[in-house]
Amino acid sequence: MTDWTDPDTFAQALEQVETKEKGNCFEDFEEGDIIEHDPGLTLTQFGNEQWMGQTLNHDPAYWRTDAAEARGFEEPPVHPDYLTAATLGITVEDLSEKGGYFLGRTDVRFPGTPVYTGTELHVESEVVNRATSSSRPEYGIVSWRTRGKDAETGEVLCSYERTNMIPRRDPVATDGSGTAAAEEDDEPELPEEFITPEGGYFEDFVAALEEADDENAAVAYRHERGRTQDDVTVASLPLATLNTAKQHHNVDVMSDSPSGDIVTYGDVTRSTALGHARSDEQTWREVGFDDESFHTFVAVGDTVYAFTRVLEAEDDASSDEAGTVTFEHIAFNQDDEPVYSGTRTAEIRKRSN
Ligand SMILES: CC(C)(COP(=O)(O)OP(=O)(O)OC[C@H]1O[C@@H](n2cnc3c(N)ncnc32)[C@H](O)[C@@H]1OP(=O)(O)O)[C@@H](O)C(=O)NCCC(=O)NCCSC(=O)C[C@H](O)C(=O)O
Repeated sequence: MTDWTDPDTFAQALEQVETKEKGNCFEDFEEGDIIEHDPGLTLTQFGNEQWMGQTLNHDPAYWRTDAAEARGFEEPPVHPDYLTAATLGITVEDLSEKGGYFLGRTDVRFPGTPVYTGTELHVESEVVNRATSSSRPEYGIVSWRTRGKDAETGEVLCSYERTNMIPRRDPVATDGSGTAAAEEDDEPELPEEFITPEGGYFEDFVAALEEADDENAAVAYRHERGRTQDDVTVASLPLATLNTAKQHHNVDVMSDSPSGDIVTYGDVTRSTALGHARSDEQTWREVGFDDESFHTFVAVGDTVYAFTRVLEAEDDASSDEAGTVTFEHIAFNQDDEPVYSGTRTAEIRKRSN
């Protein structure tokens, strides 16, 4: 009788059988398709705290009841970064498990927040755009509008539009115009002076912007903290959001990819950088995120740092205790290479209250 576990026999069998594939290719997506994602996730206190702890999001309002109540929450809520990452994680099996790159995301909003632990998440996506990549014939570029809903009430808790490169089944001929355009580099134009706000309250950002307005200056500074990526941040955190992208947990497959190794989930990279930035401000509420881009890979051993530019401040918020500030945050690695950038609008506490 044939011993199927004999290494030579098994190698032959493996060569001849079909692989039951996971995920979808570019050709499988049509504009207007609605995809109901089967996986679901209960937003637990453990999941929330594991995410926040590992990404250095240590704002007490998300950890302690008295601090939560002082900020108008009933109890420590689910952190918006964990909610965003969990909403995306659930979609990966259908949208991006095949591989490819998470390029960016915009219009990240939280219409149903605050969200409390114990909420069950049900997620759906709509294909809003599919395009040929002019630089990479083996990929297409797909954008989806995704909505993470309270499974019980149907209320939308988190919504955004995300764009990925998705492998094609059949590569196409391209004109390479994307590559040519990328080579046209503008001369960098930096201001003469960089101003750092004195503190982390709304008034500090207003004062710094006013000072910058009088001069050829920008309100821009770096944050001291860094977080070196390890097995927990690279493999465990995405799996805890049901993110099945092989980029984060299959070293065997990834050894043969451009990064040569598993890479950090984009949401871990950005949340870590945002955690560094938030540790230097008095956050009241997160409002939204736009124009997020992932510029290069982050892998085990890389360290994620953060840089902030303050764009505007407006004395208008959901509470008299805060004003609204728009930031550009740039995450960068130990070689000072930008790995993520995006704008963030957040309500920031006023000092006078
Ligand atoms: C992906 C890269 C390797 C590409 O780099 P580069 O070769 O320099 O090309 P371009 O920057 O010109 O971009 C290539 C094409 O993609 C389009 N693009 C780029 N960004 C966006 C965006 N935000 N929205 C829409 N389209 C975008 C460009 O226009 C180009 O188009 P074309 O010319 O027609 O081809 C490099 O950027 C890279 O390595 N990025 C890092 C990717 C990454 O690490 N992402 C996070 C980790 S992976 C992940 O989290 C997966 C996740 O779990 C999931 O499942 O989504």
